[in-house]
Amino acid sequence: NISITNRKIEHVEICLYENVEFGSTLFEDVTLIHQSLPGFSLADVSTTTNFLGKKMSAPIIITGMTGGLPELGKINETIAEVIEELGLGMGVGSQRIAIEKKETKETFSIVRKKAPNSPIIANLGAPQFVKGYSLEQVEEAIQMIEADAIAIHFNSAQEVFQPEGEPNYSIEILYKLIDISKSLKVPIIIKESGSGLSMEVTKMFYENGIKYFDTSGTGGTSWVSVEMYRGLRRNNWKAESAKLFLDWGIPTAASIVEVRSIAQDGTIIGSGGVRNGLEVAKAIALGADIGGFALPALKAAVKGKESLMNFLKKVIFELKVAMFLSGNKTIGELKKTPIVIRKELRNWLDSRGINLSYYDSVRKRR
Ligand SMILES: CC(C)CCOP(=O)(O)OP(=O)(O)O
Ligand SMILES: [Mg+2]
Repeated sequence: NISITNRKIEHVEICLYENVEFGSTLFEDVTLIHQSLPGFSLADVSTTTNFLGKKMSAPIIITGMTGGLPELGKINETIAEVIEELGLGMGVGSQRIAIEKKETKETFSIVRKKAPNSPIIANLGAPQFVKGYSLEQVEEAIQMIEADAIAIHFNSAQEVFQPEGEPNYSIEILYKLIDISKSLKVPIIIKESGSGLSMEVTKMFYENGIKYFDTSGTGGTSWVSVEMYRGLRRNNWKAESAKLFLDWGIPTAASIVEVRSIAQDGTIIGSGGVRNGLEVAKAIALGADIGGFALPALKAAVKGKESLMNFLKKVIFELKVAMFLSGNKTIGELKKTPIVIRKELRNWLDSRGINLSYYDSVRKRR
């Protein structure tokens, strides 16, 4: 059988060295409006924002990716040092390995040591909640990194094609998470893994008091493709069928609108194929509160602290340029700024019965 340790290493190795990006975010169908006379200077643009009760210099986080072995802990450490210095936030990868193998805890706890002041998000998978996980494991994961929230990742498409996967997503998961959320001091974030969150799933949680979402939509890393590569290495018969599902899911831009149309007072991390500061601006104008990066941050982090620092400084600059050119001095203004929604994204929203003028009022009420 395949060890969890093996899987952790293979995931990072495949994300770094194979082509794992499929589908489109549909951000190309979202346009901010150029305003020739913004009324202020580029230097006046402020990107500060509050998230999980902490102040951030910009609405940007590195979303949860890895942990569980020394070299993976080193990636978490590098990310933590950089986001602490820049005043951003981060999540850690699934902490299931540390629940099962206590000796791996320090590859996660290093994050709070290196980032004492930053918003940090813990991470466990939904499948474990039909396999005995409960409040106890959630609290263990939170305490491990003194987390400000815990992301519960939903990765059904990935588990289907994962050679050792657990595609068991019974409704019991919903009831358990609602129950657990009532005992926690920090919020649960419902997080997808490359297939996007829908209106239907958002509603299940939002109407039961869980109001934090991380879209992780289609257009970035396809975890079906990651598990396809793992399956091909093992001549696993499922790998062939994975090719049909490489771009399965809800494009990130569509998922941001779907989630916001339901979670009107919720907090939304727009992630899934976000690659630059312009897309962070589009995600926030569209309905998100925070832009989330994973793959490009992983690729930079393995090159060292300097590389990740430079990547994030570039992203913040691009966000400021998009805000300046569209006449938005603050993130609050950016959330209400006029946008044009075109082509495929417009068709998607029409097909889903989301009325654009109604949505515009929802979007601007934030
Ligand atoms: C959440 C996903 C994108 C990456 C981790 O998948 P995984 O099934 O290896 O996670 P677990 O160790 O929690 O099972
Ligand atoms: Mg899993």
